[in-house]
Amino acid sequence: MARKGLLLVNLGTPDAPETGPVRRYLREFLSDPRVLDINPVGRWFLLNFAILPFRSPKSAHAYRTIWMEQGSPLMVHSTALTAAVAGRLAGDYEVELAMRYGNPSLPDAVARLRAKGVSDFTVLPLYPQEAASSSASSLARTYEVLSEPWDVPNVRAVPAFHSHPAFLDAFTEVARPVISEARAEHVLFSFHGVPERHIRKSDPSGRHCLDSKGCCDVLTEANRHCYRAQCFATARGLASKLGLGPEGWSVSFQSRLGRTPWVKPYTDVVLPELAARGVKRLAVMCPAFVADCLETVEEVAIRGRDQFLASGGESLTLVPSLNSHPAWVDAVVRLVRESEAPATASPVPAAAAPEAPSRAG
Ligand SMILES: C=CC1=C(C)c2cc3[nH]c(cc4nc(cc5[nH]c(cc1n2)c(C)c5CCC(=O)O)C(CCC(=O)O)=C4C)c(C)c3C=C
Ligand SMILES: [Fe+2]
Ligand SMILES: [Fe+2]
Repeated sequence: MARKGLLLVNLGTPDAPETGPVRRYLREFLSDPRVLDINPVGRWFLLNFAILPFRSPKSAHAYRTIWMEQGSPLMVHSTALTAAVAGRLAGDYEVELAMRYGNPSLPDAVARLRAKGVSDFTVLPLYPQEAASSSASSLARTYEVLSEPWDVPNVRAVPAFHSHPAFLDAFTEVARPVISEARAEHVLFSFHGVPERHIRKSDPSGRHCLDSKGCCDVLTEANRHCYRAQCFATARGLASKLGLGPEGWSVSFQSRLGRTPWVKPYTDVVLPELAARGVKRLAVMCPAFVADCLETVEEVAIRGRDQFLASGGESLTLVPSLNSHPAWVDAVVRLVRESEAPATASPVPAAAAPEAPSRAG
């Protein structure tokens, strides 16, 4: 029997909160044509003369504000999740964590699985919603690495889980006590943004996404791969499970980079608007991330809170991410199990198969 391997793939994070390691990480990340989708020469100039020299020291400083004793939060939580999932799937799957950029690299993680005899791979991109710059890039690189040898193994990808009940239930379980303790009057679901151009490029019809005001308000066959529509679907699912009324929640998009338009509304525009509307106690959930990271702990819980308080709000509480919460470990195990192909007939022709003992005995 082929040995099974599970690759949990997240985005990646620098090895240390210093300018050099952050610069190396950003160079790899932003050289990806699915992230900065401009012509290669333009990308090289933009990276080397406009982005890396200024962003690397600034981001290194931001990472220092959130760095944990054991490392970057994204790495610490992803490692803990991997250990817990490996424990649950022991004897059935070998489990490895891989990062799309930085360490542990995809080639190293795949090599470790191969060394354990794995020839049947399941890949779980750790992003609830699909975006070219996250899940598609992670899958494309995984397929590339897995198909380097002469023989290509069996590979299965776990689909995006933006509306999966196990994911929504796990986040609800994490969020409910936090929202209640904070006595939050409103919950903001703040998702990582992407450039609008990326949304249009992912729309096979070329005429659906972002063409009309409510185009992402329902998830249909036509827009089922739209990142923004999947984010709204996640927010609706969580709001419903948390019992929030229509005025009790809203959606925004954070972390934009550059001057081109990104998906709206922007978190740093919505935060002062909520304060101006009279919201005093705000809870923020970031359900595009399954682990706390720079974008949740620094961008939302530090900078977002400062902005909300300066605009007249009284408290901003970040709902922690799923990290390695037991309900999330259960959900990951369920996602993997559900992705397993249904049992099929043996590929070995009956005549060539070793003789089976007769049932009648
Ligand atoms: C949730 C999935 C993510 C999508 C989609 C995504 C798109 C995207 N990101 C950038 C630029 C940056 N993102 C950065 C950090 C970062 N991004 C994600 C996830 C998605 N990004 C995560 C989990 C993290 C945190 C990593 C960590 O170490 O904690 C950064 C680096 C930090 C910084 O300097 O701000 C950049 C840059 C673009 C351009 C993009 C889509 C085109
Ligand atoms: Fe990002
Ligand atoms: Fe859309």
